[in-house]
Amino acid sequence: MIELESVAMSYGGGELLSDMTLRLLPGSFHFLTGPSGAGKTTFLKLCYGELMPSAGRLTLFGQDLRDMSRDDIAALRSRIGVVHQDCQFLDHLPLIENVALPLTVAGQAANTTELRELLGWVGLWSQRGALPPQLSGGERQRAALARAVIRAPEVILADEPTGNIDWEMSLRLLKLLVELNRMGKTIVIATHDLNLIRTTKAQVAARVLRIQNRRLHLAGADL
Ligand SMILES: Nc1ncnc2c1ncn2[C@@H]1O[C@H](COP(=O)(O)OP(=O)(O)OP(=O)(O)O)[C@@H](O)[C@H]1O
Repeated sequence: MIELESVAMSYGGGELLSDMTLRLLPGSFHFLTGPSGAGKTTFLKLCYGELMPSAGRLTLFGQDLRDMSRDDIAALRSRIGVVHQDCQFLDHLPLIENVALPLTVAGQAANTTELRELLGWVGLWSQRGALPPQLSGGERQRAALARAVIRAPEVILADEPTGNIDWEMSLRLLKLLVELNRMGKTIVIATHDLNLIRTTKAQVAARVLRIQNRRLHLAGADL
């Protein structure tokens, strides 16, 4: 699905990430860890075509990123759902419209039954009319997850989805991600939270990627 061959990334200075080789297989579950500033967000941005590698080959669903047009990359947005670190909602729109936004932007109509099911799944149907600033951190994260999956992507990339929420809410969010994985979705979660990783590993065959000293390491196995 997502394949990196000797990929490097630089923002203009020296290389932030070097020589990364990895295949993210369908249905896999990975955590991405590493010190603050190591490049986790940058790695995720590469994986959804937001950034172009400065060296190496990055293949998304069998297509080399270098050969993809803007339209091809836009089409990726339906196959890769992203939960951003800061959620990025439009504060003047109610939650339900924020969640449906990826469909609206793509010119597709939201199916009311599906929206109801989706918001029910994340436990936010009763808050569908609330504006984002009225939501708690955990509610915002669940809304962000609902928005990321509304176009039924095959891959979900989540950047510190439990960063600002308490343990109980983190577990609730994690349960949703585990459910998505059991439905066959490929999941990558950037996190600092080792307890979260330990808890998840008891539930699914999650593997841990670590970025350290510019390199990507797969804990406990060869890349
Ligand atoms: N657009 C950019 N231009 C230049 N430098 C950038 C840009 N985006 C990120 N960086 C730098 O790249 C480095 C890695 O940033 P990144 O956000 O990928 O790290 P991270 O591992 O996700 O960090 P954290 O855990 O703190 O969120 C940082 O030093 C950051 O300042």
